[in-house]
Amino acid sequence: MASAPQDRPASSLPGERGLLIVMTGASGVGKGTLRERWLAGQDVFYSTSWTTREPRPGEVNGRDYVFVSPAEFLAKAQQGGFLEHAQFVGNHYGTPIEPIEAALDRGQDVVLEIEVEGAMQVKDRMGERAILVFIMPPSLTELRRRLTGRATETPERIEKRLARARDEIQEAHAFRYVIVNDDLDRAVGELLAVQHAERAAQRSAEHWTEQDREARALADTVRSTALSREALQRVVES
Ligand SMILES: Nc1ncnc2c1ncn2[C@@H]1O[C@H](COP(=O)(O)OP(=O)(O)OP(=O)(O)O)[C@@H](O)[C@H]1O
Ligand SMILES: Nc1nc2c(ncn2[C@@H]2O[C@H](COP(=O)(O)O)[C@@H](O)[C@H]2O)c(=O)[nH]1
Repeated sequence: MASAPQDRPASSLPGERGLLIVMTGASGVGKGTLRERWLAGQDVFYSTSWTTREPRPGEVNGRDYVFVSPAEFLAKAQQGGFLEHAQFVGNHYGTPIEPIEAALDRGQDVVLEIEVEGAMQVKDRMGERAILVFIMPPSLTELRRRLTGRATETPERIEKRLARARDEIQEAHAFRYVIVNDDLDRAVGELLAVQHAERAAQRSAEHWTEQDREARALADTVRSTALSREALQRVVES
């Protein structure tokens, strides 16, 4: 019996390069929450970013971020040490390039979780090699509720993040896939399908299994081309 596309994708075959999957979207939309569930049990390289922001209570240097001074960050940027980097509400964030190239070379899938400006830089730099997934909130009201509920930012910073979110959401069509994070389980299933379908796309379709075809069909439902301008506008105005 064919298994569901939500099954964990098989890892790459010998000689294959890993997939570079970039998850982007507004702060507070649930990228981190989705990523933990999506990647649980998978041998995937999650890129730990550098940032100049202060650690939050409970965050661990080297696990959640590499926390650095502005001078350290800018020095690495000048040396070309980032795949991408951007400023976000007063702080710098960047993706170190070396560990990513190494992981892709050994055939491991790589996942980045970054804001939209940085994701655009990855798209420009890596072209079709980068699989870009935009995570959409069900509404701005719900995004505000999530940011407030997380209680990691001051009210002033929440407003700044929401203002940025309005602009970021307008860019959704620039990315290959758009997944709405209303129901967590469904959204995780769609992420798994995208990963599975993109891996299958490295092989000729004549070698696809039933499971590959099911994953492709589900991934096609979340192509950004399937998102209407009206639906996107409804989110921005809600
Ligand atoms: N589908 C969902 N339904 C309800 N709440 C959710 C959902 N997904 C995430 N959340 C909640 O929203 C809040 C923000 O989620 P999370 O920290 O994962 O967002 P993020 O996009 O990673 O944020 P940032 O970009 O700032 O790191 C958390 O409190 C999380 O529990
Ligand atoms: N362009 C990049 N954006 C990044 C990176 N690492 C995280 N982020 C994004 O920044 C905002 C704010 O993060 P927070 O931890 O302060 O809430 C959020 O959208 C992150 O996804 C990165 O390396 N580059």
